[in-house]
Amino acid sequence: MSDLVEQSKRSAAFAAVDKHVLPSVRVLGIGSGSTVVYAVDRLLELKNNNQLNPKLVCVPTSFQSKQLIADAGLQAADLDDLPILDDAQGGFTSIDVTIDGADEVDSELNAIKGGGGAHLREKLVANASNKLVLIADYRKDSQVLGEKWSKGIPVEVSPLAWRTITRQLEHMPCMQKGSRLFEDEHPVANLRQAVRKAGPVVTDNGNFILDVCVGNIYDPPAVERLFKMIPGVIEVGIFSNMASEAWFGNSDGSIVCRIPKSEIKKRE
Ligand SMILES: O=C(CO)[C@H](O)[C@H](O)COP(=O)(O)O
Repeated sequence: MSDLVEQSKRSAAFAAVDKHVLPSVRVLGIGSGSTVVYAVDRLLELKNNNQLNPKLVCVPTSFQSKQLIADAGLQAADLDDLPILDDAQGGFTSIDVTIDGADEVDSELNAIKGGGGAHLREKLVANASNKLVLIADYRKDSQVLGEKWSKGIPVEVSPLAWRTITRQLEHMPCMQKGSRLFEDEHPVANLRQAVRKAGPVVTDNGNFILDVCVGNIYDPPAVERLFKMIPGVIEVGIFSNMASEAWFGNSDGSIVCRIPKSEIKKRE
C-alpha cells in the first residue's frame, strides 16, 4: 500500500473523529478494516489528553474491532447490552455515532462494504446509530457504485445453501419493472476464498461470503432488497441511505467531507 493511500486514510479518520467524538458522546460504534485502525489511534490520543467522555463505551463491529478497542484500553459493550432509545424520527437507536470504513461510496453516500467480511455486524451497529460517518481514502470516492470497486458486492450467506444462493443470484435479471438495476446482464457470484487457509473465508458469524459482480449499480436500494429476499442470504454489503457523512482523504493531502447529493439540493 502506498504511503499516499495510508496518509489519506489517516487524515480522513483523524478529521472525522475530531468532528464527531466530542466529550458529549457516550456510546460510539467502531467499524472494521484498515482505515478504522487510524480512527482508534486518534481515540487513544484523545483519551490520553482527557478529551473523551470518561464513561465512553465502544460497540465493536467485528473481532478485529473488539481487539482494537481492547488494545486502546477503551470500554467495549455489545449491541445487546445497550438500552434502546426511541428517536424523534421513529427509529430505535442505542449509539450516538458510528465511524466506519467503506469499499466504495457514491454521491448519495450509498456504500459497498464487506471487503473485510464484517458487513453483517457493521450494518447492525449502523442501524442502531443516530449517525453513520464513513471514512475512506480517495480511491473509494465515486459517483456510481461499481465504478471503482470491481471485486463485487459482498453477500454473507448460510454455508448450508451457498450453491443454491449462487445459482439464484446468477439468474437475477438486470431489469425490474422496466428499469435497469445494474450494468451486467446477469450477476456472477464467487465464493470468497481464504488466503492463508485452504477453502472459503468463514466470517465472524460462521458464514460464507459470495462476492457478486454486477458492473455499475444504478439502483443500490433495489439491488440490496432483491438480494436480501433470497432465503439463506444473511446480509448484503450494500448500505443504502444509511450514512450521513463521508470523509475522504485526497491524494494531495486535503480532506473532503461529503453529505448526500440530495441533501445538498434540499439545503439550496
Ligand atoms: O466494510 C468493511 C469490512 O467489512 C471495511 O470497512 C471496508 O472493507 C474498508 O476497509 P479498509 O478501511 O481496510 O479499506
